[in-house]
Order: sequence, then structure tokens, then C-alpha cells
Amino acid sequence: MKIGGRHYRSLWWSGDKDCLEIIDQRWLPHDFRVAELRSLDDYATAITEMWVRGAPLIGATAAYGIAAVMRGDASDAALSAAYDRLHATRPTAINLRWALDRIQAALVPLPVPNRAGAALQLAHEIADEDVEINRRIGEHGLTLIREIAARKPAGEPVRLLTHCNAGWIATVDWGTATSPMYHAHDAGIPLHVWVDETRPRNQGALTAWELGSHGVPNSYITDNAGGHLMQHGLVDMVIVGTDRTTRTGDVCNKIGTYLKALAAHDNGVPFYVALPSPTIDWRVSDGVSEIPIEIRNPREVTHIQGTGADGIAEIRVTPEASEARNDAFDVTPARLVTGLITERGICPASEAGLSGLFPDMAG
Ligand SMILES: CSC[C@H]1O[C@H](OP(=O)(O)O)[C@H](O)[C@@H]1O
Repeated sequence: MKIGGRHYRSLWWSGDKDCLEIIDQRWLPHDFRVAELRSLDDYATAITEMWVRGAPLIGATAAYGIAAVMRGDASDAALSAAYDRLHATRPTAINLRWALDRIQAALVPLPVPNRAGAALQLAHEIADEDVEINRRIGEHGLTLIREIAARKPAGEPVRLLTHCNAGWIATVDWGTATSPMYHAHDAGIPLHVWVDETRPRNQGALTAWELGSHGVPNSYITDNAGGHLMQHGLVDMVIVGTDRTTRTGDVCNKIGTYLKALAAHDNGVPFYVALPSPTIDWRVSDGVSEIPIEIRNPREVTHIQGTGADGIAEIRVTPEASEARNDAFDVTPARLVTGLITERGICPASEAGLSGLFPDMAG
């Protein structure tokens, strides 16, 4: 992703500073700030407080967190403590466990003196793999957008709707749901993206910011508008990301995704999910009953962050005494999902579909 003409990943290891540098998403879209993560506390705070967010990016950050700890203490005890601390940061995105399990399995058999170097190398590999996975998701998703474009008069934009930010800034690069958008835009296909604001944290503003930075036309809409736009024939396809998808194709994603899927189903609008394979949880079959849903601080609901004459500020939107509940994710049953766009191709949201593409992982 280019910002001001310079290519950035969402995070990168700085050999000079001997730390991980991240784009600190707390201040986006109003301010572009880079933060440095050094200690285990830094990494845990960055994930918990959403300095970095998005399932794939959380996983990559955790891998670098283990690598950072190994540079100081590569003992079994330190590895185990770091795993537990990072695993406890956020419960829903499966990429966190996937990355921690992968790096722990690689390090445990190694002699302690070899672990720091191996951990950093594996963290780099996880980050690089994410970029390639998302690039391929973009290529496969592009075929769907091309098919829609072919049915339209020349020059008429393909209208996509997306929820939350499953974009470049939710991954190391490209994004998942946004990757097909970038590929289609770069291929010259006219697009218009309806971007759900995505209360309570308004991650849609991140999507609007990154799409705008790449020149992709988009409109920021309220979460409640999507169904209405579909009823009026203004949405050709919905494409969202996921934080954890079951082996049967149930899709856990940002709160509100389920409602969009219901509206899409009711209006015959294709509903696709961009799904990197590290986001598949092969251990669970029923998403609604088995996926842990993160309950976040109600303050994220009662207050909203924005910018104005005095810079970035947070204001209360509810009465002082109001209580709030902040479930951060919901689960869309596979029956409402038209298809899953993976790095290996597009498949139905079903156990047969996923195991057909990933026989080496399905077990
Ligand atoms: C490419 S996965 C992005 C996924 O993660 C987001 O959740 P959060 O912002 O809380 O980390 C959202 O569910 C996105 O779809």
C-alpha cells in the first residue's frame, strides 16, 4: 500500500532499531503515526488496545512478539509465558493461536541459543506468507468482479459493499476483502465501494482511508443503510473479511456482518468472504456455539473518536448513566455465504468446499 507515494506494509522489523515498527491504527484515519514495539508488554498492549488489529495482522504481530522475547530470554519458561500472555490478548481471531502454535512448535525442539534467530526468521516468513496469500485472494476475487463487470454497460461501476476493515491495514499487505478491489481497480474495472462505518470503532473509516489512498471510489455509509441499498439494486456483491471460519464454513467477523448477510440473502445479492487459510479453524464446526466472541469495553460504544478544531478527541454520545454492551463479533452461518475466496481459489461455504481446497489441512 502506498501512502504519500511510499510503499508501506502495516508492520516491519527495524534491524537498526532492533524493534518492530507498526502503523499505530489508534490515530488513523486522521493521523499517520508509527509506533515501536520492544517488550512483551508493548506487544500485548498493542494487540489488546488495537494499535494493530485485523486477524492476519494480529497473528503476525504475535509472531514478532515471541521473536522479541527470545532475543532476551529463550528459555522454555520464557517461551511459554510469552505464548500465554499474547494468546490472552484477544479471543476471537484464530490467526493469533495459529501463529503462536506455529512458532512455538518450531522453537521448542531447538537448542536455546538457536531460538532467537529462528523465531525472527519465522516471523518474517509468516509476514511474507500473509502478503502472498492476500495477493492470491485478490487474483481469485478479481474473477468474480470481472464477471459482474462483463454484465454491465461499459464504464458502469461494479458496486461492492464491505463491512469493517478487512483491508491492507488489517493484514501485512493487500488486505483480504480489499485485495480483489485493489486488483480490479488496477485492472481498470470501474468500482464503487459502499463502506460500512462499522460501529462502534468505525473501522470503516480505515477502509475509506485506504481505498481513497489507492484511488478506489467509495462512499461511507451508516451500518443501517446496507439493506436499503440492496433493496434498491445498488449493490452487486458484498465482500467481507473474517476472524475465524469453521471447517463447515460458518464465518465469524465484525459485529454487524450477520445482518448484512441476512439482507444480502433476502435481496439475492452475492455474499462472499475473503478467507486466508490461517483464518480457518479446523477444530470447530458450529460457529455460533463454538467461537468465543470478544466482549470489549462498553466505552467504545458510549464514546466515539473523531477530529476537529482541537485535533483528535473522544466524546460521549450517550447519557452519563447509560449502560452499554460491546460484543465485537458475530457469526454468519454458512447457509448465508455465497462463497469463500481463498488463496487456493473460490469454494462453497461448506466442509466439502474447504476440505476440497485444503485436503492437507482438513485432517
Ligand atoms: C482481514 S481480517 C479483518 C477482520 O478483523 C477485524 O476485527 P478487528 O478490527 O476487531 O481486529 C474485522 O472483523 C475484520 O473483518
